[in-house]
Amino acid sequence: MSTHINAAPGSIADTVLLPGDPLRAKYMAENFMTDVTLYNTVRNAFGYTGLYKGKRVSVQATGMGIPSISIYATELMTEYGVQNLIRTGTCGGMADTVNLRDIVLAQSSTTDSSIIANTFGPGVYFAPTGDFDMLQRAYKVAQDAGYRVKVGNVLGEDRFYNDELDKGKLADYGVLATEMETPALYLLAAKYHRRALALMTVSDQLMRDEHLSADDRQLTLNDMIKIGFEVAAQVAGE
Ligand SMILES: O=P(O)(O)O[C@H]1O[C@H](CO)[C@@H](O)[C@H]1O
Ligand SMILES: O=c1cc[nH]c(=O)[nH]1
Repeated sequence: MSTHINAAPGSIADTVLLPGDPLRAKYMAENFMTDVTLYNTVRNAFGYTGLYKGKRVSVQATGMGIPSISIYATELMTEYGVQNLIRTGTCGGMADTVNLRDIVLAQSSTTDSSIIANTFGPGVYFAPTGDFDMLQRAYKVAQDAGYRVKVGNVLGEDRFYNDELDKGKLADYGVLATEMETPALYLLAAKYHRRALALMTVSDQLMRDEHLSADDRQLTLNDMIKIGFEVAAQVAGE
């Protein structure tokens, strides 16, 4: 048991999918896995372990933002021995080429969070980077399934409502989309020598003020969730 996860030792798989929303965790467990057990209810940050195509996989809700995912990612790695962490999130498209319902694979993450400076000190700008092996597996699954997928840099920002950042300039520099957790996930995976990848469905196009409806968000997340489970099943137990 850790501070925020009340799971018995051994009840979390070595590969964990990480949605921000606890109800997405429930949805993923109930619709994609068999033989499911609920291992965590602390703060309603639901965590489940089950089977996907015969492979043991877990799903853990992380909440929103860098502080929240940092808690869950750290406890999963340090207290439960988790090796592979795959975020299954939503994001807001920034680049012109990114459209609603596209799937974005975060190769790297730019951030306005102090988490990098707090780790390495002034003058060092660590570049949080996704695991290449899981990235190329995810890309192949998406291509084979015919999903619209984009790979590149995402902004992991500290505020959802943020009119302080020049998002146009970031988009001009190739930043595809914005979300709120990936820099911490990649930084902490690097710290503990584990593998991490963030996959996200574009639920908003910020530059065009386009937004998916609540129903659309649920339905279109399925493709991204499927990629997450397929990669998880490939790397589980490796
Ligand atoms: O859909 P999730 O995984 O929560 O991700 C995105 O949605 C939340 C904001 O609405 C932030 O957590 C952001 O990163
Ligand atoms: O962080 C997020 C997530 C979805 N959409 C956004 O605009 N931002």
